[in-house]
Amino acid sequence: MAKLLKKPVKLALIQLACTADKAHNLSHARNKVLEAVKQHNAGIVVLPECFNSPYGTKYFPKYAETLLPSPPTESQSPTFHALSRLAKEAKIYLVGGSIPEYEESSKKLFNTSLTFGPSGELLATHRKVHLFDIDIPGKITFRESEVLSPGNKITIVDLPEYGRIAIAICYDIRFPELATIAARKGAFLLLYPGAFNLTTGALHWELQARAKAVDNQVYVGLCSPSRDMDADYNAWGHSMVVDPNAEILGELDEKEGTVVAELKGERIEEVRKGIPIYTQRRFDVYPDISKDVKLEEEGQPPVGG
Ligand SMILES: NC(=O)CC(=O)C(=O)O
Repeated sequence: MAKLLKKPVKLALIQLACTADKAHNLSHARNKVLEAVKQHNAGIVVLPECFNSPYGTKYFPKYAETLLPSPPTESQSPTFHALSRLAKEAKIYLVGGSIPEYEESSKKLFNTSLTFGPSGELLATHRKVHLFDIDIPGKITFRESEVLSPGNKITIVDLPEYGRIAIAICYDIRFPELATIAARKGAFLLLYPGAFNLTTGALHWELQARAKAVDNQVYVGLCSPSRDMDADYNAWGHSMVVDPNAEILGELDEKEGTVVAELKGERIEEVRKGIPIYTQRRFDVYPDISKDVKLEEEGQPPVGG
């Protein structure tokens, strides 16, 4: 039986109070991450979507940093360097939420997540693939596409000590294909820095987290900024960790805080053994999906199979 998660790991999601002061956000994030590592011995730590700026289309150009060519200089991206130093100092895998990115060559803006390893090395970059364009009359209208461009890849990262994780951003969670492909490629954990709001959060935040977990029988972590009712955009909060059986291992309310949960490979195996959808898939009935994500191409035998 293949081990998706090589050894237990503590996952910490930092539900940060994000302000309009970027320097403060960076030092505050550092304090909270170091606290989570010291108090809980967390090995993987996640920050929220747009953790270094307010969330809103009018803020993205102002707060954007240049990440390419990589590595950027300190003045091009203070956040890149702050996250890299922090991952190294704490000796952790750090999923740096997301930040507004400006790409000079294309003159485009992206909503981008950077992941660093314990030596401070950049492991992955994910640009939000599905932009948050919604219009619910009388409730909320938001159009990221007014200023942002979408990314164009699924982001799967190998953490040598633990195994494979996948990273996507907020609205990406509504597109199950990303999660399914990542899980079929052997991810044990799907991470979504995200900022749902008071309308969609109440309806869909927990539902999405638990749906992604139960459909794919993997751990799921959703990490939000804390709620600020004085901000233009009121984040839902409720950062949570869900286990492969869709059970909530830990959840915050709307205030700043940290949720920590221990992830264990045996739990994935137990759940997949009990309800073996992993070996019961009917790719003969849905060939369009199977052709892109055959496990054999990845050298990953199905767990429990
Ligand atoms: N903010 C987002 O990207 C997504 C969101 O709030 C939602 O899907 O709801």
